Amino acid sequence: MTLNAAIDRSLVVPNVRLGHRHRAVEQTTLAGGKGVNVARTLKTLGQPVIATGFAGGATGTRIVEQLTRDSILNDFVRIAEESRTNTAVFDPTNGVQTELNERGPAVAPGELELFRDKLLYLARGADIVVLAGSLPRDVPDTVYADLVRDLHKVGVRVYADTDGEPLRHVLRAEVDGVAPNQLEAEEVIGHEFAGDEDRALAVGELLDLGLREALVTLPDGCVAGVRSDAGGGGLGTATADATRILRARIDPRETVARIGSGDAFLAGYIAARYEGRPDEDALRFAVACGADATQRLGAGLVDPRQVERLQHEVEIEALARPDD
Ligand SMILES: O=P(O)(O)OC[C@@]1(O)O[C@H](CO)[C@@H](O)[C@@H]1O
Repeated sequence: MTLNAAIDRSLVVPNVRLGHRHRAVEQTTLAGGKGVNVARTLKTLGQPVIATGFAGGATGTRIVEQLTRDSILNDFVRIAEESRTNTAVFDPTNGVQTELNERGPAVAPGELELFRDKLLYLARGADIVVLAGSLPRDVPDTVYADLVRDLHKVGVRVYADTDGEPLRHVLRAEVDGVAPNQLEAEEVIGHEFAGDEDRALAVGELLDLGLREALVTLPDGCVAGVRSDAGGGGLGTATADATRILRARIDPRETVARIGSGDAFLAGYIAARYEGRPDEDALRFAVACGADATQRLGAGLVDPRQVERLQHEVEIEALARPDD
């Protein structure tokens, strides 16, 4: 689910200098926004998925048409204002990535209500819902939290990938899982993490709020806090309450672009959980998806054969939960 869907333009521009004119040497244009990217990866991995959210104006039509062209099932609410276009610039000379994201359209209360009805209808045929990305204008910061409560009533598992206030609210609504990057996690926890010990402490704190899975993504993998009933035995089966904290690591590689690698990571994790794979396997698969996504220009693009190969390169280590 992507409330603030976008057309993503990705440009490769060598030697970027602020205040200068540049020529792109390569470019791609894809339907985007974090939930759209998650859907693209899931589709590529052969998992059943429907992308939903808001689409407005000519840009919204383009988002829907691109998804349909790529055979990604979609069901968006059409809105009056125009969907956004985001631009990411990659400088291959130093690996620096710069993102310029528009705020997005204003959404009227009636449009939000229509969306809520649609989501709850679609959720009746789903096991897992992913709420991802920033919010468009005029949508309250509590929207993800409200939707989590609604979705729990229909019995689906909900993951959220967002930041700032919407993340704070969704944590209080006992969302099942979150996957912030380190910066987003530091912001919500309230201090910087110096290393894995701090990250372990942070995912422990997130689990204490009632989450089943807290995944802090890192350039070389992730630190994951997982309750013992989070996966493995199928969705929502066991009730035991033990938690594990795991560090998954892959050797860093040269990247083409990092945009959307966190979305590919989350899609890989969800695909593995949907198949009932245990903690370590799910994390290996997720990190492999995230790493493979950095080898391509365009968010959410993975090659399943490469993912298969890369997952054997992921090392997993159990971390102790530090005393708080
Ligand atoms: O502005 P948001 O919603 O936080 O992020 C949107 C975005 O930058 O994230 C994706 C990559 O993760 C891109 O497809 C998209 O343009």
